[in-house]
Amino acid sequence: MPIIEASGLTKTFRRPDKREGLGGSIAHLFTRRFTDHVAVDHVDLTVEPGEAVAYVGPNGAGKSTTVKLLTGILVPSSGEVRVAGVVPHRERTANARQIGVLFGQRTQLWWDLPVRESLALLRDLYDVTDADYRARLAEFDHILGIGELLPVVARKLSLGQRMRADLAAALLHRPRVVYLDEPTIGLDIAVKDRVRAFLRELCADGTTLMLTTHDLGDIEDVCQRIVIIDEGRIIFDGSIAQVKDSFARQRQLHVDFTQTVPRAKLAELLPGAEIEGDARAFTIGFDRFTHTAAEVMTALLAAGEVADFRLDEPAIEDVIRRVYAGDLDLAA
Ligand SMILES: Nc1ncnc2c1ncn2[C@@H]1O[C@H](COP(=O)(O)OP(=O)(O)OP(=O)(O)O)[C@@H](O)[C@H]1O
Repeated sequence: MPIIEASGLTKTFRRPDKREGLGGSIAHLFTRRFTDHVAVDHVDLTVEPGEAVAYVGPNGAGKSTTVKLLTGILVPSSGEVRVAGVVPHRERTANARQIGVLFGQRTQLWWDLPVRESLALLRDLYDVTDADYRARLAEFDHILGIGELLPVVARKLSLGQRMRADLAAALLHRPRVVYLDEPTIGLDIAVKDRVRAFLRELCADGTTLMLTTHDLGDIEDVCQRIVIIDEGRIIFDGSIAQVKDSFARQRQLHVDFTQTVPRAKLAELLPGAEIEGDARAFTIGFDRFTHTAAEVMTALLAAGEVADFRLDEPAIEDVIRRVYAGDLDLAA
């Protein structure tokens, strides 16, 4: 049974139309005009327990608004939403017990308190038993190394330290669904890796994750599924492999021969392929719908003795960038 269910979820914001300058402001007082802006437009989304979903899209696409609707911060203009059996904006307390939220740019730690005190307050707020609290602190220390951060006042933490402490704060009550907004922003590579490994473990234990991120490493490392939103509408919902398959037809094969091979010979064997390089080293760009990698390899073996080769998979980053830029036809 899905843990997140949204159907026809829509949020419209009413924005004042103000003309420029003082005159415009005064005129607005007398004749108020507004334009409705649909930030989230009939979103249908179901997420199963234990799934890690990347929710991505360009700036202003509607990611944060969707998460605010799912967390109950905003009330939908229309449509239905249910998370772990509750309607988030109606049953706020029940909802808060089931979800954890981490906003990379903001903290939920009390700024002037040592981390330990913030966590103790959250323990009391969520009725976490002492035994569970101790066990979770030990786990967070093991994976996120937060032991050394416990006596430190939140405002004195570095960004990476704060993010680790914030993750502990968001997960202390073992929420079933965790929303993460840019969870690794500003972290160095080593800490990023730790955080991503931790998120993978959470999922393996059945926690559902929804990540809004611009960091494509987070997506590839943590998520199996990617939902792309643009102008409030979901334009793709599928596996990461599917995105690559649907939108990234171009493959590149790098090959080294043991002896010189004429480029013309390769061109003859692989009509339509883009061939760069000369003598022994070549890069062959091909459309995987025109040639399979096996066909390309067979042609290369016919051209000469292959010393080494490497097939480059399209990076999800390039694929999404091209989707945003409108270069890739989503209907294809
Ligand atoms: N409170 C609000 N009042 C009016 N318009 C809003 C409000 N919140 C968001 N919007 C508008 O709704 C649209 C979607 O915004 P949202 O913050 O959901 O985008 P986003 O995908 O999270 O973008 P970003 O990547 O920049 O955070 C934008 O056009 C934004 O200006």
